[in-house]
Amino acid sequence: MSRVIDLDIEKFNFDRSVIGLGNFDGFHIGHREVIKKVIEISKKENIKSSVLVFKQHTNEVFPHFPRYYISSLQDKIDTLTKLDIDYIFIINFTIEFAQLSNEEFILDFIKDSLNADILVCGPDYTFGKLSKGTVKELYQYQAENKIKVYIQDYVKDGNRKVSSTTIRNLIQNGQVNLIKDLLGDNYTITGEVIHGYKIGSRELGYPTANIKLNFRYIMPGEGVYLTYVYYNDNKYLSLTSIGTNPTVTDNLDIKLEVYIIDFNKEIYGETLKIEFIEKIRNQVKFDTKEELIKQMDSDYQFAINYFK
Ligand SMILES: Cc1cc2nc3c(=O)[nH]c(=O)nc-3n(C[C@H](O)[C@H](O)[C@H](O)COP(=O)(O)O)c2cc1C
Ligand SMILES: Nc1ncnc2c1ncn2[C@@H]1O[C@H](COP(=O)(O)OP(=O)(O)O)[C@@H](O)[C@H]1O
Repeated sequence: MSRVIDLDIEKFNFDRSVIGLGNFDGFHIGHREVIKKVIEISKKENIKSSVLVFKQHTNEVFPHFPRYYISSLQDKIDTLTKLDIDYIFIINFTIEFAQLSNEEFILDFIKDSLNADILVCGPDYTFGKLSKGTVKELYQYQAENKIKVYIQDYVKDGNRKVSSTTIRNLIQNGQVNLIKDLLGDNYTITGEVIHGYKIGSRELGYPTANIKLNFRYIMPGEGVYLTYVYYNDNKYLSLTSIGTNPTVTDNLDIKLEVYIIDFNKEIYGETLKIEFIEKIRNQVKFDTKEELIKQMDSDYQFAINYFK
C-alpha cells in the first residue's frame, strides 16, 4: 500500500528505500521504466520503493518555464499509487530548494533525510543549483561509495526518445489518438463543471457541461473530440468541444465543453475527468444554429458507431 508523505508537514525516520527521481510530467512509458526499475530493485534488496515528486514542476522557478503540463500532482500520486510505490514523497519546490548544492540535494536530502541510497533516474536527469548536477556527478558519488545509482536508458519510439515534449506537441496538435502508445494511457484531464450561456440545452438540444480545469493542463488544440467522461465512478462516452464556439458567440475565450451521451443530470460544481480518444473534426463557424445542430447530430452518430 502506498503512503503519501508530505515532507513540508511530516518527517520521520523513513525505512531505507530505493528512490526514483525526475519531474515525471505525464508518467510516459519512459518514466514508467524508471518506476519499474525502482520496484525491481526494492524487491531484490528487500527495501522500500519510493519516488520524490515536487508539488510544482521544477521549471516553475525559472522564468522560461512551460506553463502547461500533462499531469497534475494528484495525477502523479494516483499513478504511483496504482503502481504500488511504498513511499510517495511530495515537497514544495521552492527557490530555496532550487539553491541546494549538488551534495546538499543528493547526499544530505535524498540520502540522509529520506534514507534513500539507491537512486534510479533517466540519462538526462539534472539536479541541484541551476540544475547543474548530472548523471556524471551521480556516478562520481557512486565511485566514492556514497550512493548507488541506476540510470534507466531512454525508451525509444522509432529512433526518437519518448519525451514529455513530444507528447505535449501531440496534445496541442489535437493528435490525441497517438498519445496512448507513448503515455501508456490516453491523455486525461480533470475539471469542475461551471455555468455557461445555457444555449446548449435551450437552443441546440445538446446540453454541454462547461469545464474549468483544476490545473494548468495543456489544452488539446481546437476541435471536436471523442472522449470518455468519468463521473462518480461511472464512465460515459461523450463528445468534447474545444474552441471559441464561433457559431453562437463572438467571445474569443477558449471553452471546453462536454456533451455526455446517455446522461441527464444537473452536475454543476461536480468534478469530471475527461479522457481524450480521438479528434473528430475542427470547430466550424456555421452560418446558422440549424447547421450546427445538424453537424452535432452527425458527431453524435459517429460517437455511438465508433465502438460498434
Ligand atoms: C459535439 C459538439 C460539437 C460542436 N461543434 C461546434 C462547432 O463546430 N462550431 C461551434 O461554433 N460550436 C460548436 N460546439 C459548441 C457549441 O456551440 C456549444 O456547445 C454551445 O454554444 C453551448 O454553449 P453553452 O454550454 O455555453 O450553452 C460544439 C459542441 C459539441 C458538444
Ligand atoms: N448529457 C449531458 N451532458 C452534459 N451536461 C448535461 C447533460 N445532461 C444534463 N446536463 C446538465 O446541463 C448542463 C449544461 O446545459 P447547458 O444548457 O449547456 O448549460 P451551460 O451553458 O450552463 O453549460 C450541464 O452543466 C449539466 O449540469
